[in-house]
Amino acid sequence: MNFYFAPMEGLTGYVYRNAHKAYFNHIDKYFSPFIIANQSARLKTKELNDIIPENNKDIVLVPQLLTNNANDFIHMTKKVQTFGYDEVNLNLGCPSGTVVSKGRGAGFLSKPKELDTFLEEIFTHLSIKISIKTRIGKDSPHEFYELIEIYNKYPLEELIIHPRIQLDFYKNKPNLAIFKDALTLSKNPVCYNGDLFAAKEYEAFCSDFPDINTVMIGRGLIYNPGLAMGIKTNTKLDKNLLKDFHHRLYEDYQNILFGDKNVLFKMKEVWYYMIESFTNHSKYAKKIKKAQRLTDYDEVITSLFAEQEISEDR
Ligand SMILES: Cc1cc2nc3c(=O)[nH]c(=O)nc-3n(C[C@H](O)[C@H](O)[C@H](O)COP(=O)(O)O)c2cc1C
Repeated sequence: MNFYFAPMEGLTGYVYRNAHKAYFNHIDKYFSPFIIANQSARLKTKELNDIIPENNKDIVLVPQLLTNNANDFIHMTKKVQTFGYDEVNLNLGCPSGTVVSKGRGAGFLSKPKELDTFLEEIFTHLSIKISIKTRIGKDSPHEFYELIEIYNKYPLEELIIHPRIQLDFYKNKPNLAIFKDALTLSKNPVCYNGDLFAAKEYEAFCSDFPDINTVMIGRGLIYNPGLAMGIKTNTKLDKNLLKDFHHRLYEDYQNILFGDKNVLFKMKEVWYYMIESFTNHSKYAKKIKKAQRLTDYDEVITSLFAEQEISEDR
């Protein structure tokens, strides 16, 4: 099985990816959080830092672009190619209101004709590998049957399917019935993404879809950064390894961010998920959330690692 680390805005930037790669490895491809492709093909400092090769040494990274404008996609892709990348990913899944209202991300799915023209344009003008990360529709899962016919017209590097509609955001369950049809209908290689939170869910998914050879995992890897490693090596998450990973991440954020507040903001986002990997975690979760200074934070993290264990299901 190939394991891809899903792009997660605010969480899986280069600092996180480097720490993850150093301690857990076993990820075949990381995807960058989306970059908005604009007319000038100019990257914001944050976006540039996220994808420049010196910040992604030894990491297989696919930059992800968000736009519904073919020229902007083409210009930004050419810019990204100058850094040596040979694949870009198109975001057709972002459900956020501000993105969807501009007809981007999952919003683009409700304009199949425009989407087709967009793909025609980009495949005509670019020679790089292009993969797509898509939801199955904007308002209804049945939109997928028209979408797959469009995707089938183009030689995608991969079609990554998160089988929810935009309206679901991250609620409800992934629609595995539509995903099953997608596997039969797609002429392009398919990667599955959605709700693989622990080895148990992964195993159930594999027994339902034995032919799948690539999965993308997002939240499951933030809950347990060792999820892919654990599945591949049949091991449980090791508390000391998690501690080392945490300390590296924390230190790296302190080195690049200014002030306690910014560092804490980043660490709290990670802990929102990662705390679930510990036994009796509620009181620690509350203290982490409340921490205003690094000293408060250090205190709760020290006691968490000293007093609690990794939960049974990790
Ligand atoms: C906080 C957050 C940020 C996300 N950012 C992105 C993004 O930048 N690009 C993208 O394609 N998907 C993004 N996603 C969606 C994830 O990549 C993934 O498709 C989704 O979480 C479902 O997979 P999972 O169940 O394994 O987490 C984001 C999801 C979350 C929760």
